[in-house]
Amino acid sequence: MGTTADDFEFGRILGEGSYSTVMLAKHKTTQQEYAIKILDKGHLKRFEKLPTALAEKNTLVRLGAGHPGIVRLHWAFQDEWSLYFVLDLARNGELQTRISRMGSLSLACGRWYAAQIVDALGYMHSKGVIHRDLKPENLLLDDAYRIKITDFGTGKILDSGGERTKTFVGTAQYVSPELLEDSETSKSSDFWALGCIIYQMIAGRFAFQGLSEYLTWQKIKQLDYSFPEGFDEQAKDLVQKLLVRDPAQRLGAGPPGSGFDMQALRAHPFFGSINWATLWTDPVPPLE
Ligand SMILES: NC(=O)c1nn(CC2CCNCC2)c2c1CCc1cnc(N=C3C=CCC=C3)nc1-2
Repeated sequence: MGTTADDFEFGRILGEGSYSTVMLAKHKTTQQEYAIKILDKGHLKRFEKLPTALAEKNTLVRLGAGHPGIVRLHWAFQDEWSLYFVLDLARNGELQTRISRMGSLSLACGRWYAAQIVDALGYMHSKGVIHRDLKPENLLLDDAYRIKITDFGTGKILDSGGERTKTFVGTAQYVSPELLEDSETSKSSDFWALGCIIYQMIAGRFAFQGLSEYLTWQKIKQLDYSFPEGFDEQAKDLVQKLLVRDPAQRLGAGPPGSGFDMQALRAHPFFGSINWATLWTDPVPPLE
């Protein structure tokens, strides 16, 4: 008999989505703690979201145990009422919470997290997966405060061409212009979100924020943003190379048809002091 819900003691609720509840859980025999995402089958069927749930599982399976910066799926099982995805627990919650609490992160910390996101994105994209809703709420922090990208419910496995997929609109402040012009997402949509996240970690506020979602979208389409006084020059150069309207021109997008070129991102001077080989084993710089 495979793993079942009875093998776990369930704890507090970590998060709730429209079709899922994520709970803290401890495996009874190993005492290991996990985050278990529980999806109600009735709900999924009624809203025809079963394919989405299975796509998320396939995305997680494809990503496997492959990268320290991506939440790993340990088991998936079901009972009469629900689907269960047993995932890594990221004990220290959302990066968003730390940015809100600190106002903004220190440059060293912002740089470190940006490098971890770039590294994890490189792995994800190498597996033909785009996230499409990257934002600080989905960037969790593990016991050692390392980044863990989560919530692939909006992720997409690109077809064999590895280039384009149909439209999905992410969260207003991080959504890319091509998504708003109803064209197609590509790996480059994640690079746009990366630019917004780097800006936010260092500036302590959104790059694009209107008084309504519609006005935010207008600002994005018009590339209407500016840097606060004292914003690090190298970080500014990197953000300016990511917040580019044409997806193919964004740093990391690589020559057309190549899919992406993470080396171009890694080689940016902003990451000059990063040792990519020890990025996941060295301690994270102090937050303030
Ligand atoms: N949707 C998910 O897949 C998911 N949702 N959560 C909790 C959300 C709370 C709101 N912001 C986004 C994440 C998780 C996961 C994956 C797996 C996962 C692993 N660890 C945690 N840990 C948390 C610890 C403290 C507070 C919130 C989450 N959370 C999750």
